[in-house]
Amino acid sequence: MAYSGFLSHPLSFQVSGVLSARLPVTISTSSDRNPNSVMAVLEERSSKHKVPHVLTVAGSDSGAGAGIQADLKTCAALGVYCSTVITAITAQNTVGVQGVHPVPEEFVAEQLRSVLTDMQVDVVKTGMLPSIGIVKTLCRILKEFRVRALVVDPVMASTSGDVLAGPSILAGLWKELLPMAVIVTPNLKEASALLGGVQLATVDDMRSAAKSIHDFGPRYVLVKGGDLPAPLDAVDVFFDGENFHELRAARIKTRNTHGTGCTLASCIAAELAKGSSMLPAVQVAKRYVETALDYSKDIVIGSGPQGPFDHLFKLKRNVCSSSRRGFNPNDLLLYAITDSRMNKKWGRSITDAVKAAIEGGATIIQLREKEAETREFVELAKACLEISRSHGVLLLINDRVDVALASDADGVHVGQSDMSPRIARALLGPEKIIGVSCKTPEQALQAWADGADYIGCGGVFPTSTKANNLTVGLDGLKTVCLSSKLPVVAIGGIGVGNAGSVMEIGVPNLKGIAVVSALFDRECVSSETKKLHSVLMDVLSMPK
Ligand SMILES: Nc1ncnc2c1ncn2[C@@H]1O[C@H](COP(=O)(O)OP(=O)(O)O)[C@@H](O)[C@H]1O
Ligand SMILES: Cc1ncc(COP(=O)(O)O)c(N)n1
Ligand SMILES: [Mg+2]
Repeated sequence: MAYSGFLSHPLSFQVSGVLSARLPVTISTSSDRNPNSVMAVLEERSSKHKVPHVLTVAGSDSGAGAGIQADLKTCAALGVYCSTVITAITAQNTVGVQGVHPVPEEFVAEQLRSVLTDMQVDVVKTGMLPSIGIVKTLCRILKEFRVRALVVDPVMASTSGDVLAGPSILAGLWKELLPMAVIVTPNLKEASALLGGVQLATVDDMRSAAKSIHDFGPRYVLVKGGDLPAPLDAVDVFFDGENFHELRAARIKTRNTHGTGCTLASCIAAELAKGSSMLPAVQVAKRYVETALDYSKDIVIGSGPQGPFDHLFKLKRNVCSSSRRGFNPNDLLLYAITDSRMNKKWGRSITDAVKAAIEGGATIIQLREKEAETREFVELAKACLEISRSHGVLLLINDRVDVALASDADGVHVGQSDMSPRIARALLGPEKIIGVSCKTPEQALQAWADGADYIGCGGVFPTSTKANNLTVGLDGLKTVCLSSKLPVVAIGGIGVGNAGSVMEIGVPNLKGIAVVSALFDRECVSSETKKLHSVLMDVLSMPK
């Protein structure tokens, strides 16, 4: 029977038909309550703002590659809330498992009740269950609560071969847990253990194993082939009771595979919690593991044979990050904005232009490339970042949040009709710099409320770079500065001749000037930058 769409009618599902293929489960419905009661109001409110929620019942891995820690990272990466019931604490690293300390059954029960009586859990995912007592406790309590699905990863041993749960739990899996599961995800060794020790070495063996394990009662079975001998593809066999699907991925050559099984199962749980049906959930999970392994194949954490991988695709950014630093408002002093037309006219590449500006004293760079195709823009940004970072200068991207993300630039500068700074902040994260162009005090306040780091104010004077641009003049600049809670850089028609008059308006949060033509529509970028730099230095050294 096809099981797809079991989550597509979240309010009409039969718990006994979802959580358990075979066993009845206690149901507490809200429909038998008074619709005006506090509970009913709270339930209605929470259903409107319901966040998909996975509860993982698993062991802690001190090395944080597998277990509870992998589950938390996976759910976070997939936008699903994850609560945690810890069944055992393990002392574990990239070498192996040095110790296992099971949590007493009663305390596993207490954790389960704490979460399940308070929070609306959609999917329960199980990992390491170190004793038969814990398996039985879990099954007993699960039957008392309403959850949509149970994903069972029948963890028995770590990849290093250390025992995490002995054969004594098998009876509990066979008789109680598997019949309640919507899916069970054994690796080759676990599938073999579940079937009393049969040898599994080929994809055909995995198919027969999936069929036999299905007889224990789970709605679906996924036999994982991560341990098939290299160089075979990483093939997993999915069985829905009638049909088989082979999920095939290229085998990534890496030592960083610790936690793949936990990650795959919690990703399936997360996708189910979001409302996916089963096969698409498994496909997303498979792709997630493959992509994360590929991204993390070269990272080095620990000295043993089994490294963790990066669930959040962020760790590599900070490898060798010695040249990175945070934003300081004084960085705005001499703000150079590139212009491909001008640089082309003078026969130089953007990278040469950026290098010359930095050597002349530019304190921050913004790449403003209106004509570049996206791929070219990303490559250009990466090349310029190499130069700017080696000089300790920050580099921002004009308008294009996607290019900033792809190149890992230091931030973006957006205009009033570009992406809202609030959305840009959500995409870029807290450490990236966001600047916003503002002409009025209202816009300046809004930029601050939206989480920007600085504002650009102008055009102060008329300029050829932006046709028909409304100018604010020195008075307008002063008004905006006085009302801005953020540091300000002045822009528009500024050069060696008038930079002094701009900086002398006497407002402390005016931190610098931004220039395009005054640097790049000139024959020698570095000497123009030097001239401008010395004008600014003269102003800064004047008594206030
Ligand atoms: N080197 C690899 N390259 C690509 N996928 C892999 C690799 N190793 C494991 N996988 C995948 O990771 C998932 C977890 O499988 P596996 O490692 O067999 O489980 P476990 O961690 O429980 O032993 C499966 O989808 C498997 O195909
Ligand atoms: C606490 C704990 N749980 C599970 C695993 C399995 O790890 P893998 O996902 O690599 O099979 C582990 N090593 N430790
Ligand atoms: Mg493994």
